[in-house]
Amino acid sequence: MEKPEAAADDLAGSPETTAPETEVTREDTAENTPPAADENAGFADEGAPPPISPPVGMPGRTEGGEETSPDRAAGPEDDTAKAVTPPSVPDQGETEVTTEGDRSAPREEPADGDGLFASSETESEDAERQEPEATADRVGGEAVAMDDEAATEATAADNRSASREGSAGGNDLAASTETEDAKREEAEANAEIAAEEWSVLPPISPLVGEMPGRAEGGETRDNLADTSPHSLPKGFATADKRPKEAAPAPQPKLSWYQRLRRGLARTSSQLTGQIASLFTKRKLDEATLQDLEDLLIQADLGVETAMRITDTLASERYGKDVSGEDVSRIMAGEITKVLAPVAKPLELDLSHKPHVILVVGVNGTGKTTTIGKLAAKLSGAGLKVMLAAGDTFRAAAIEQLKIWAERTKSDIVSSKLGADAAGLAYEAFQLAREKKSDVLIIDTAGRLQNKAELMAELEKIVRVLGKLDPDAPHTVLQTLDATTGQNALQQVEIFRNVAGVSGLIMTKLDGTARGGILVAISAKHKLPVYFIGVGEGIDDLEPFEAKDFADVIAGVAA
Ligand SMILES: Nc1nc2c(ncn2[C@@H]2O[C@H](COP(=O)(O)OP(=O)(O)OP(=O)(O)O)[C@@H](O)[C@H]2O)c(=O)[nH]1
Repeated sequence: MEKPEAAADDLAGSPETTAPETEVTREDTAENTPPAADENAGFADEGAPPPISPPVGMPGRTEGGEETSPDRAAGPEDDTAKAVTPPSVPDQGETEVTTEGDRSAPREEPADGDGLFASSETESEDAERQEPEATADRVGGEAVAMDDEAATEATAADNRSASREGSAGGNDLAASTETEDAKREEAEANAEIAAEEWSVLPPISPLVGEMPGRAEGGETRDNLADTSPHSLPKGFATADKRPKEAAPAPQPKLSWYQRLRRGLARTSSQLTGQIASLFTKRKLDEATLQDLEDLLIQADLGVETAMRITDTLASERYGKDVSGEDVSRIMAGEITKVLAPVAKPLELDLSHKPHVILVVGVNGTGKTTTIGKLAAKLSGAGLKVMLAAGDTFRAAAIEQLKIWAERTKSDIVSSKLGADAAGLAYEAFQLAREKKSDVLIIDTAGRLQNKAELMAELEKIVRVLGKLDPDAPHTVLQTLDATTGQNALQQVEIFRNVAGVSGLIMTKLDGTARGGILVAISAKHKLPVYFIGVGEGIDDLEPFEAKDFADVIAGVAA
């Protein structure tokens, strides 16, 4: 394992450093013609350090492997074994750049990604279309298997009966007739079972939206029959009066606030439910205040905010009747006060070309997904975005980022599994400059904050980027998984110290009752919270709004 101190420049002089063959794959525009090997060498000639070799065997990874992620625990080698290498992934230790075409070219021009998506859609559609056949085969197969079994049994019975009966003459005929009857009965029973199984198979669900050619309401067996041309003889008419299944009404697109409410429903209902039961016709006294404080601390809001809320409540209502609504209102106000100073937009200094965003965090906290969502926003606003697949330890992570790049029409830089992440980040930065990208977003492998070696590697990525621009990375974003609760506080502490985290994005606020942790983190670390994630979809990332968030978790109606 390389020493963390061995930055790109250090490696340049290292005799062990083997420059990986760098292959650049781009779209077929004149400007994007893949540079020859010589051109890549030209990078080095222009003062850039040579490409960084992958760390030998990456033993540190496996030794210091993550505890929480089975993927990471399996190590890169296992991943390689599992991963299906797509055609775009280079065979050797190369860095691969896939661009979605130069901005001078019309952005609507179908990029590779479109083709890929079209082909994957077709595949899934085919797969789905094959489903009923496959099922029918299965059912048929079972029926056949059962028939065979029945036949075998009957034959065995015949044999047994023959050997038992010996030359029992007339009995032979009776026995054979009985066996025939048994066979027939069993075959009939099996056919019935098969028919029943077929009749209870669920209807094939249509794929929504992305499946052109598929009827919106789905193809049931009934309406399939309706659509097939009937060629009745003259004098006949079709008289199918069965009511046609109405196509489901298209789901109205929820506003951000509605999605926020839906996402935070668990946090909110747990908190407000407990508060309501605590304040049923009760005068505010010391004991009630203590109960409330405990309740708020258990809801992950943090001691500081819990005390702010109870103090304000006491000053307004001590000795008086208090309702759950009173508490919610005060709670929303106090939480807003804590969150308002950290609810900031993510500032991009586009004079940098590119503004470099490094995304860090513990495994599975949503780094890659969040990068995809951010790229969608930036690219959608007309910015030229490049993504760098710096999570070089998981084939799936590289593939995941490639898919996001295709979806968001962003350029992507990736390299061989197990390659040095700092080297990749460095090269990506150079390429983003060359291509005049507005924003470069670098993904990193997830790591637990208590794994010193992995954290040192992160430090190295930051240091290496700083060699190209002392201000880079210009933003270090940490993703936090809301479901982890209190551990997130420590995660911020350590990542902040090691990688200079400049702002946070909290993910997975949907489906957890622990959304209150964002309040505790904001109170303690006072780091900007740029966005929050409330779902896996491309649109499920929104700017963090203090009041909206506070109102929703406190259960105050908008
Ligand atoms: N429900 C929900 N799921 C999310 C959200 N953000 C990410 N996820 C899911 O969380 C899982 C992990 O997300 P990734 O983006 O792969 O996380 P990562 O941090 O890149 O993971 P590593 O590469 O293993 O460190 C995926 O299944 C995502 O779809 C969110 O806001 N809500």
